[in-house]
Amino acid sequence: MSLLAPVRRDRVIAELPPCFTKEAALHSRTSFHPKVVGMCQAQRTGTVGFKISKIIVVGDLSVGKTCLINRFCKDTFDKNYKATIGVDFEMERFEVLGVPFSLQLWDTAGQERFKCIASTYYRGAQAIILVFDVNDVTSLDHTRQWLADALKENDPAGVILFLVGTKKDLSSPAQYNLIEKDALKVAKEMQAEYWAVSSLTGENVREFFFRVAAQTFEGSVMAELEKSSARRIGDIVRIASDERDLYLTEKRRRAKCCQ
Ligand SMILES: Nc1nc2c(ncn2[C@@H]2O[C@H](COP(=O)(O)OP(=O)(O)OP(=O)(O)O)[C@@H](O)[C@H]2O)c(=O)[nH]1
Ligand SMILES: [Mg+2]
Repeated sequence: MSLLAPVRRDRVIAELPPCFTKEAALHSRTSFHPKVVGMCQAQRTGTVGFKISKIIVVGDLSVGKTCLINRFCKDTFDKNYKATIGVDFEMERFEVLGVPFSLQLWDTAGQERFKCIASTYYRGAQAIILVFDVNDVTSLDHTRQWLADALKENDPAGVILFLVGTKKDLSSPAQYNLIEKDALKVAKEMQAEYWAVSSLTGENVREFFFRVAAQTFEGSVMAELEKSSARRIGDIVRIASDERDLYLTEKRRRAKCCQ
């Protein structure tokens, strides 16, 4: 029996949410990986339904990390800037392809003086969200350094990356198009999926976090699949080595009786 409240109906993901732009997406599939669907249908997702996936949100001060999380988790927006001191986190529960799935969203401080506290929480992330302000090209340049710092604490091959431009409401279409070109370059270079959002209007916020949840879920199920195939290969090796031992024992036995 689960003591947890049921997942909110608006946190149920039954289809793979679409990417923001095909130019910088993690992959070109329009639906969940068939292996992932198969594992979910067969209820073979192992520990995925019990685990909490850690997502870290990093980027320069005042780019809008806290507002982005608050818009999604609490549907609120605060126009006054209150710097995050160290870190903060929010939990979000989803149901993906019928499997419960939880995200822990770690909101870190962008201010230099709090950076060393925040960086102690980077370890063990399944996804890294790199945030910049679409009206501030320097904050986009700085995402490279934020990524380098976050990867010092994580296995680069094991994390999913998202590059997110915020405050889209403050830029004109012409200004936005200019920075988008640069952002797409950075996203491709990092192998990150690119998104542009506004926490003030809510534009693309829900779509973005649904994509984060879905991609992280896929990653977790695929990792579970790899683990179970590794176990099967391990069993074959163990059986083979047991057989070899048996053979050796038999040979030794025969050698003994012929002495
Ligand atoms: N117009 C507009 N303003 C935004 C948006 N997102 C954030 N802001 C404003 O930008 C300021 C900084 O937002 P925060 O979310 O606190 O920034 P942060 O990245 O968490 O900053 P640190 O905690 O210091 O790292 C606040 O005044 C917000 O109201 C947005 O999408 N549109
Ligand atoms: Mg903050």
